[in-house]
Amino acid sequence: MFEKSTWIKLPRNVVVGHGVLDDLGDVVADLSVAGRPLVVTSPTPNDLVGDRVRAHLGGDPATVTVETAGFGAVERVVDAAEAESATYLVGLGGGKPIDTAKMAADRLGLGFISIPTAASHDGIVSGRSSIPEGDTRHSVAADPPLAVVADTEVIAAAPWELTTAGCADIVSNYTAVEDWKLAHRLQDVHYSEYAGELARMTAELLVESAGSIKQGLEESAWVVVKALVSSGVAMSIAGSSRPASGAEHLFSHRLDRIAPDRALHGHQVGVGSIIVAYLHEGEKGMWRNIRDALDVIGAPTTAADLGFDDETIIEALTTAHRIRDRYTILGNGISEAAAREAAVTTGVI
Ligand SMILES: NC(=O)c1ccc[n+]([C@@H]2O[C@H](COP(=O)([O-])OP(=O)(O)OC[C@H]3O[C@@H](n4cnc5c(N)ncnc54)[C@H](O)[C@@H]3O)[C@@H](O)[C@H]2O)c1
Ligand SMILES: O=P(O)(O)OC[C@@H](O)CO
Ligand SMILES: [Zn+2]
Repeated sequence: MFEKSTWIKLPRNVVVGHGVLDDLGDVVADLSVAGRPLVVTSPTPNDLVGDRVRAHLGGDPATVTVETAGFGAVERVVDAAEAESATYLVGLGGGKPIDTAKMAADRLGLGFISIPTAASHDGIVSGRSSIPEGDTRHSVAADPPLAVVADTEVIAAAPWELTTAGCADIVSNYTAVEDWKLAHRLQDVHYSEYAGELARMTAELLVESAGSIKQGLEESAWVVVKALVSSGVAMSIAGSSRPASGAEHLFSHRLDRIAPDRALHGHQVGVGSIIVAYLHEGEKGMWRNIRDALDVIGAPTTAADLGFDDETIIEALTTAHRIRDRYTILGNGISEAAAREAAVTTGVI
């Protein structure tokens, strides 16, 4: 008898476009979330649109500002939500406040609305929170947002590097899916063809349109947000971040431990993806296409672009496998010589 079952949790409303922040009241009404919201944000997004968001939400929302992601920040939000008798949460900003709000909402059993102010990462839609703790990083299952409100006017006005980071986070799906397939073949890890193909196709479409993704064009913000949504949906179908997170993410998480906040998440995974594609397929593989697409978009392709010295890149590559129990091309660790050869050949160092 067939007894498999799965829950694919997705947002109810994804509202993308010019000025849609002003539709927030309608979105809240459509969701039937009543009562008092708590806004979870970080300083810059709060300065930019915090008042506008609070005005549209109504109900005199309280605000918590988080500067670093982590279980401590989640606890602070949980405490504030209880103290303020909040009935739903709103994550406003980049990946850190959105991840924190998502996980706190899950802990509290409350709904959550995602309002990205930058197209910098694919967690805006996903049902995962990526939370660092000590030397490891947890990819925690959480309910996805009830709604996503992505105002392309706000997102297009954000620093261009945030958009290029989002592009690189999507491009990295290439190597994430290769790692997932490898883990399926070698470790019998469950692989979802739908989630894998959706993630890979999203990366492919972005690489194909790399030349038309340009600073100052709101259309570009639109293209990138749609791709981030698609990538987040792939994670929801998979029930894990596997379609969008492989060895290139382990490498980035390791860099975060070595030098927190030196470079953007998306930029680090993009450079990681160049090296990981080389490790998978060698000289003739996809790594040049990945590097060229990142280059055309204006995302970093070298250690120097990221602000890291060569030895830090080697250290991150040789220790990245310890970040979490996720089988990738890095296996139980690659040698320093192999790491150096891949980083040098791809021009990363
Ligand atoms: N849950 C997931 O599936 C998932 C996916 C990808 C990334 N992430 C996580 O998200 C985080 C990375 O996201 P991030 O790079 O957005 O980090 P972030 O939240 O720190 O934002 C980066 C910077 O952009 C600024 N910013 C945001 N919007 C702006 C705007 N409109 N104008 C000017 N500045 C603006 C922020 O103030 C911050 O300084 C990491 O912690 C990563 O692990 C999670
Ligand atoms: O599970 P992690 O590795 O944090 O990945 C989530 C996200 O960054 C994928 O783009
Ligand atoms: Zn990512």
